[in-house]
Amino acid sequence: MSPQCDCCRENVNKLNQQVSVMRKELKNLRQMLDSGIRAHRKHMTSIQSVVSKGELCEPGRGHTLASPPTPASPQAALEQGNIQTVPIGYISSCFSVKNGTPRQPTICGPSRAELRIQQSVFNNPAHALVGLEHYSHVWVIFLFHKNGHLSYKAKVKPPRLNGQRVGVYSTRSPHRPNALGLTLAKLDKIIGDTLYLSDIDMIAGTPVLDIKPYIPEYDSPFTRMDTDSESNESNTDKTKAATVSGNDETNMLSLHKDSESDVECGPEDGGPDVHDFKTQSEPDSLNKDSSISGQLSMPTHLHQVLEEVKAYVTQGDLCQPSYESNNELLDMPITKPPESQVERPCYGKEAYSTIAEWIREPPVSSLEVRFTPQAERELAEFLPSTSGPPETEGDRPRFKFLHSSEEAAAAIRGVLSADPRSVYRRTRCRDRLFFFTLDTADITCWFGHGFVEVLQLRPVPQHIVLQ
Ligand SMILES: C[S@@+](CC[C@H](N)C(=O)[O-])C[C@H]1O[C@@H](n2cnc3c(N)ncnc32)[C@H](O)[C@@H]1O
Repeated sequence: MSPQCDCCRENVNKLNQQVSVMRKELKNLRQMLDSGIRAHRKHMTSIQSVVSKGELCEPGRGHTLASPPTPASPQAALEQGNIQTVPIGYISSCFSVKNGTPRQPTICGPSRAELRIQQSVFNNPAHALVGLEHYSHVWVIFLFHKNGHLSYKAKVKPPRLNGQRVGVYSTRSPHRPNALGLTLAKLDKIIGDTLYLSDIDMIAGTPVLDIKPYIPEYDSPFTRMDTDSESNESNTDKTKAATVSGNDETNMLSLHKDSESDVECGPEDGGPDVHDFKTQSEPDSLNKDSSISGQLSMPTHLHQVLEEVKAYVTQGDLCQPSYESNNELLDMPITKPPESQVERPCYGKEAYSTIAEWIREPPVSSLEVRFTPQAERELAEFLPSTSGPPETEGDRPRFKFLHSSEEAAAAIRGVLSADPRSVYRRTRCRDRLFFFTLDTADITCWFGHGFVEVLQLRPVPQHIVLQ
């Protein structure tokens, strides 16, 4: 119904005009809002890609691995290899900073740590550890969270190669695209939701993403029975450099002995998978199931290997000697060599592993470690760790993780003999003093030619708390 008088009509017209102006404004506002939302989405996508490519998240906030923008559903993300990880716990360890932390766990035996599984991951974290007490060692998968702004290169200079470059994937360098570390740690005990570890190379506060039991039958080629004969043949080819001798039981055992001695010299970057038999034979407080320990499976395995060797030797099915070894025995005309003289038959089903030569024989030699009498006295002052406070007894300092001053001395020797200095510092700097912290001790030492001397051990000031 339209208004009758002119004055009302005019008012209605004015109102209609105002309504149409307001409609236009509303439309503009909507457009602005839409473009704002689009810009915000774009911004978020670019942040996600920066996070996944570079900066690491704060501990506890999760970490995005791999770079494509996160797809909508977790399922799709997983299928694209793009997952949101949440640490299952954080390492408490006797190493507070990177400087002076062993480069591999095996070079510093008694280095100790604790890992408490977070309640935020499981309602009852202790349940997740049930059964793990049967294992002597665990793989720890963690983030190098102190890499700073994540930068990586295709080639790196491992400290033990003294400046030579190799591909990042042929090393255990922390500086790699996905900043993931892998350490084989000794599992000393489990109490409730906490794992007590030793032989570690992680600093305090390291976010742990996963742990898995170490199972030599799966993880070590020395105990594994591969069935894929092609891969075994190529393994055998690669083994030319590894001068492993013999196919009888005695020689197989000496193969393991070699691996043990590698542990003694502390391989830096190829370590974890070569020291299983030594550690398994150590007495341990754990209630271990011998049927799964690998120790008892050894004779069975050897027996099978022996049977195979016998079968092949009987068939005369050996490799051409010239491809296999320089060994004189193998340069004999290939008839049927006496069983006891067979060097390295190219039969299937036995697995080998080879490592780069520089791991065993690096261009940098290990250093002799000395303590001044003063440093020895100061070390002896430290009391062993206890399960609770106090950290001092009278005036005497106390270790938080280490069980004795002998253990501390062994750890110091392990760290220093491998020369923890960077190649740059080692070769270019005149300063020969070096400081590092182990557990609750601040350690001062200096490097000479072929040796390093510990000068001083002082308690870490009380206000600096170890995690
Ligand atoms: C060479 S890496 C080897 C780590 C592991 N065993 C591996 O092979 O992946 C060990 C070094 O990483 C450094 N490191 C340890 N924990 C770290 C962390 N949370 N963030 C960054 N660097 C760390 C220490 O300097 C230590 O000497």
